[in-house]
Amino acid sequence: MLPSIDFTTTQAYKYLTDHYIDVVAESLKGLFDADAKRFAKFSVQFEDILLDYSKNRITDETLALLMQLAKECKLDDAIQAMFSGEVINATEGRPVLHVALRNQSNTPILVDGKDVMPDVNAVLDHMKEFSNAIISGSWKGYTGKAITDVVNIGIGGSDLGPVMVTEALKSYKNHLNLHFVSNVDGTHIAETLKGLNAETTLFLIASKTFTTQETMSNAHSARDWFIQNGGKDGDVAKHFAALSTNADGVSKFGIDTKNMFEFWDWVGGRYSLWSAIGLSISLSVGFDNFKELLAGAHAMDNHFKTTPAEENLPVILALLGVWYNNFFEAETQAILPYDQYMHRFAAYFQQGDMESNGKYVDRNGKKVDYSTGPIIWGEPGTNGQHAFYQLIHQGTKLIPCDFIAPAQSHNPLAEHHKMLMSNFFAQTEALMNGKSREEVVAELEKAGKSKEEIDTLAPFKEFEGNRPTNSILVKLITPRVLGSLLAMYEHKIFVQGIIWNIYSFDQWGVELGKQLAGKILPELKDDTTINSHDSSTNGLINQYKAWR
Ligand SMILES: O=P(O)(O)OC[C@H]1O[C@](O)(CO)[C@@H](O)[C@@H]1O
Repeated sequence: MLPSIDFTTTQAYKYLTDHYIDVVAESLKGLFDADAKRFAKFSVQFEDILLDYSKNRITDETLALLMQLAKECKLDDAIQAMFSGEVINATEGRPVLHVALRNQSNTPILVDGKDVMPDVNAVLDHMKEFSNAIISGSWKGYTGKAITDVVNIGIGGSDLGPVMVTEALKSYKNHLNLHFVSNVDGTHIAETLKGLNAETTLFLIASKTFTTQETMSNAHSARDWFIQNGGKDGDVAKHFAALSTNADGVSKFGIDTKNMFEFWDWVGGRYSLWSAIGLSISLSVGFDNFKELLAGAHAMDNHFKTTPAEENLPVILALLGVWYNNFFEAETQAILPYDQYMHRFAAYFQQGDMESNGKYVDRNGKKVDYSTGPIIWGEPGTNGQHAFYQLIHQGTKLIPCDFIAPAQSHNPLAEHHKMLMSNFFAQTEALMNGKSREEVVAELEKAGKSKEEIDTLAPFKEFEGNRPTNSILVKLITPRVLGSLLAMYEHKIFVQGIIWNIYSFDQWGVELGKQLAGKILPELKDDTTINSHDSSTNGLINQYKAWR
């Protein structure tokens, strides 16, 4: 059982409410001027990851009060409850054990009294054997040719994680061509299949439930294409594998359960890249690199479980997020990786964070009267700079930003990486310091502008600064570092869910739309005029029918 505490009733929350008034009056620039040790004080290193959170609108007291808040919300008990396999996903009646999937130290983790580690390790062995066979070419397609192309068919957690990781680790990639099909829009699969050869293509049907409409439609279309392109029903086993918890569904679809890579209901979809859902990752970069990814996550799990809150990366990030979300009333959180390979990182955590903490009902079933999960968004730097940074610098909204960058590049071309990094450093400095009226005036004077021109232009060129950022500097994006980064954000989300007293591991909010689509689909079968909905929905459906 998770503790259930309304964090707005804690002592720490009351103190923070008063303390906020003082902090809001401070400037980050002033806080840095007043304390030469601010960076040393507000930064922490874990292996090859340095988190600098000194450019946040906090003081020693803020941090102490946020730590007190975590304590009053019984965060330690909650962490213990998750790692020990308690049923903390109460609305679905399940434990939450993605940490078991990367438990490289193999300590027993019990679900209903049974150690899950032997099953976890058996699936990892199966993934290793299968990956090696496909990569080496010893696994042959129906005409005796080796596999050249792998198509992962899945959506949400059965797509976003594998896409993001295979992109982030592209420099570790082997000769296999990876493709990902998620959207039920036929364009996605049609465009993907163009140019593929059925003799050398392997489909991975990735679905925890094996019932998801998008995935099942795409899987059926893939099988039809396979048969139309020369494959026979008996050849399906050589070209289709399933990654799922639903053995019945898999065999009904016609996939041999020997080619099924199992996982379990205690793995949430958006936390499943560590499970069999990660098979496309293992195929793309090899099993050893996949294992390194797991090892990095496991190292972060241990850090999270055993490190005092003051030094604990996920806890620090989470509490800073609460500070902005609930006291500064920030609505969003930007994730800005200065690494082209990580271009799907923010998209991945859109699901990770927003599906987890986008909830307005607390763990007592009551509607909350405070703000919960933020809107997560972001794009890689420097592209974002030329798109939306204007609003971050001079807009009316406070947008806390995580800047992430590797010190070393996998592609050290000429001066590219230095240029990229100069932007990474410059942005957080600019957001913090801003540019005062005096600086603007001096600059315009130097450029020979008249007094009148200066008076007109100066307000537009001023930056008030004081905009908070975290800098996450890593040595190099390796599988291990990436694994640790991902686990760091996962645990951040967990901590915030505990503070906000919500259930972070269910996703009932996605059901209603699915249900209604299921009701509407039969109404689209013929041209009968529809009048069973509101006038807008009826009008749209009927116009669609007129135009199709
Ligand atoms: O793996 P499945 O069962 O196909 O589900 C896909 C996705 O659908 C969701 O249930 C939401 O619609 C996600 O949580 C999940 O990642």
